[in-house]
Amino acid sequence: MTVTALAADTFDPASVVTHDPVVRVEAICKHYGSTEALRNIDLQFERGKLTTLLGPSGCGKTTLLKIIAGLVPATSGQIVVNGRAVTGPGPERAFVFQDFALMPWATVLRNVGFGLELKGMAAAERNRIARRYIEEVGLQGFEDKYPHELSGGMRQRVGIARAFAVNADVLLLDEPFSAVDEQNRRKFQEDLLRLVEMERKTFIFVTHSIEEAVYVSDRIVLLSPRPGRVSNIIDPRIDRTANPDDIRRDPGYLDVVEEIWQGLRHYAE
Ligand SMILES: Nc1ncnc2c1ncn2[C@@H]1O[C@H](COP(=O)(O)OP(=O)(O)OP(=O)(O)O)[C@@H](O)[C@H]1O
Repeated sequence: MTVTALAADTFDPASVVTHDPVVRVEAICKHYGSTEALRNIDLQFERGKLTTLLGPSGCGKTTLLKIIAGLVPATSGQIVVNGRAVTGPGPERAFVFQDFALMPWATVLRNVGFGLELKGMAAAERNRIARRYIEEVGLQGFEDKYPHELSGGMRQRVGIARAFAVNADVLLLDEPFSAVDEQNRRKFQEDLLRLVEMERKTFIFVTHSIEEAVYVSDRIVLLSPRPGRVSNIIDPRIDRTANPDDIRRDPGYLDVVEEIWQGLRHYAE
């Protein structure tokens, strides 16, 4: 297994340019009143790859994800998805919220199929698709349960299945595993890698965990403290066919974790 990373603070800005960008972030700036959250962000995201946004608390990770989603307007700059400028939310982008955002009155089946219901898809067809993704995330047998009958980890799986069911090109995941215990988190990370492999979509992921970022990412974008700017881009080239426990023990993996930690430690509170 080889794990390689660019040296900290020496990344080549040209490396943000990819061959087949599905999402282009162009000169994005964001102010909330007098708070400058993001400054001049340029990034590109490819199909079939998972990119993680990592950086100190308050550096604008969630803001950037929401701007890409079209949920928050940028102050300047633009987001281009599949060649079209984003003006709001769209069906080619699905957002997985930190708090799952499930409908408490609806069953797992209805929650997972909700995006398709909004599109006006007939019940038989949307239930067929919803069941497929319920199975994919390991929740078969729970179709008729309600969110309050599920653990936090299971609710998160419902949120992920819902995002996949709408067949969006771009999956935006805002700390999706933060509310689950360590054991479940590792299982999710493995599930996520499997979905990235199978689905060939563009994944943009926010996490606070350096280990998680190195484990799941094709590319890690490090943001500086507020105002968030791109401070480094790291490509941890991990052999995903290796056993997960072996990956986590591999000196190359541990070196990348250490390098990122050294870059971020002086921002830690
Ligand atoms: N709706 C808002 N109104 C005003 N300020 C906001 C709003 N949303 C975010 N901010 C501010 O913008 C900055 C970036 O916030 P954001 O949540 O995007 O950062 P983050 O990197 O995701 O943070 P964390 O790692 O703590 O989740 C912070 O200073 C935050 O207080």
